[in-house]
Amino acid sequence: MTDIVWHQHAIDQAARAGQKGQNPVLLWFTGLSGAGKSTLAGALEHALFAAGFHTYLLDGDNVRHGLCQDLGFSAEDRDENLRRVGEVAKLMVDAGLVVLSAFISPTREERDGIRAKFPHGQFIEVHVSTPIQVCEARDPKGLYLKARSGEIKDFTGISAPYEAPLAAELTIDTSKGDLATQVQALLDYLTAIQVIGTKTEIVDKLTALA
Ligand SMILES: Nc1ncnc2c1ncn2[C@@H]1O[C@H](COP(=O)(O)OS(=O)(=O)O)[C@@H](OP(=O)(O)O)[C@H]1O
Ligand SMILES: Nc1ncnc2c1ncn2[C@@H]1O[C@H](COP(=O)(O)OP(=O)(O)O)[C@@H](O)[C@H]1O
Repeated sequence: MTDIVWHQHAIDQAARAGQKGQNPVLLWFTGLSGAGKSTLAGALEHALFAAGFHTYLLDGDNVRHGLCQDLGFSAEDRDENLRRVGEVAKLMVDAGLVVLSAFISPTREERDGIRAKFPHGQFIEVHVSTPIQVCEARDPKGLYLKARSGEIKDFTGISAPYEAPLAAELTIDTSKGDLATQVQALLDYLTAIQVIGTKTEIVDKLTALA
């Protein structure tokens, strides 16, 4: 029979991250509906996952149908939506994961509140700064049309505010350049801050994928 050794101390973030061979971070994508948050965060997650990173992407699809299904789009409900997402992301980072999130997150106060939960350097704000005219022209779900007609109330950028970040770590306008170049800019940033780069084989794989 295997001896079970009982340790009094909790397993900490460094131990969990070390077991996975990575530095955990939260990449927080913010921007208007249709700006390209989900597309960019999804493409980056695929690149990281394929290279062997342990990742998780939080977005409206997996959060607003479960954890936050009781919430709508009033300012109070968005605050609560993002507070819960921030707490979940904190637990996931604590578990040693590279976490990505894609929410409009319209106010600086909400985003800065989440940033404050993390040590310096572990919260990376990515402003997806695609102009509203481009987002409205894309209108993939027809929501801007409904917002303009008044069918949807409190729509970000039309009838509810969006406060652009003042000092995001990265700013990407998806109306310029292509997706591969934008993902490469994110990978370059992660390399520069040493989230990527502890294992040369991972760097080689990412270079091959780019
Ligand atoms: N009133 C209103 N305003 C803005 N967006 C609305 C609204 N109603 C529904 N939707 C759809 O919900 C998505 C935004 O949800 P989020 O959880 O990202 O928003 S928030 O951070 O809590 O503001 C957003 O998804 P994305 O288009 O992917 O950003 C919309 O499709
Ligand atoms: N990097 C990109 N380059 C060009 N078009 C993009 C890019 N990302 C997204 N799009 C277009 O914008 C639309 C909205 O993208 P999406 O990722 O769903 O935005 P968000 O999650 O911010 O609402 C997509 O359907 C696609 O047509």
